[in-house]
Amino acid sequence: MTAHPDYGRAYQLWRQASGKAWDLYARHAFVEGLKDGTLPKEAFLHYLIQDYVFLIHFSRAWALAVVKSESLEELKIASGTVNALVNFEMQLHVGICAEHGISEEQLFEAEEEFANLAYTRYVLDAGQNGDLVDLLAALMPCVLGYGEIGERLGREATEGTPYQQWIDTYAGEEFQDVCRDVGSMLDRAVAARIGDDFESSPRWAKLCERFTMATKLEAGFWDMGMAGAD
Ligand SMILES: Cc1ncc(C[n+]2csc(CCO)c2C)c(N)n1
Repeated sequence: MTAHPDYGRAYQLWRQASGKAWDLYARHAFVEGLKDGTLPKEAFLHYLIQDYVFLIHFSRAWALAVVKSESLEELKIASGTVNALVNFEMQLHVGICAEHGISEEQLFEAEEEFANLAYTRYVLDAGQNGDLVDLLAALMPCVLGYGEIGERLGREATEGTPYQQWIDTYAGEEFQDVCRDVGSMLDRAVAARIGDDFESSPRWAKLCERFTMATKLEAGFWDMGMAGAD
């Protein structure tokens, strides 16, 4: 078992608290199929189309993080992420889908599946009903989880896997830097709202639950992708 990247203390604790759910997400059959190239192409395209819709709602959730920001660091990271999502990350999807004859209009109009809808609305609800830390607990399995998955696949992927471009996006230094920045912003956001001894606060268990639920919803998203190949 290799070590996972260090994205800070809160992430480390949430990841541990999510128990078995974490590996069911980060080592899902879909991920292993990206790694060794055995993932059926139909499953990948099905995932990418749904993921485009996911990113639309996910950028709305990061826009909510702008609203809930209380420091300049929080504001910069949240607004920068909205921009990165809308103007860059979604282009990965548009580019790969275009190679397979799927246009951006088709992506924008794709019908959202339940597993997809459940996940993003869960995240938005966490933010609407809570503060930035509640929202970040629901956002982190996505951001830092993909950082961890990308970092591992960058080291372990089979040469010639057709999913190298996807892997490089998340394994690359640029995204790994984002993960470290987001992880340290998260630690400061938690300390500012709950205090340095946050683990012993009554809020902490609730935050762990949120993180675990979002982790399970991520695994459900891979399941949905796999089902696209049936
Ligand atoms: C289901 C699903 N989960 C996570 C990501 C990855 N991701 C989405 S937003 C974001 C942070 C801003 O770049 C990252 C890493 C995805 N694409 N699809």
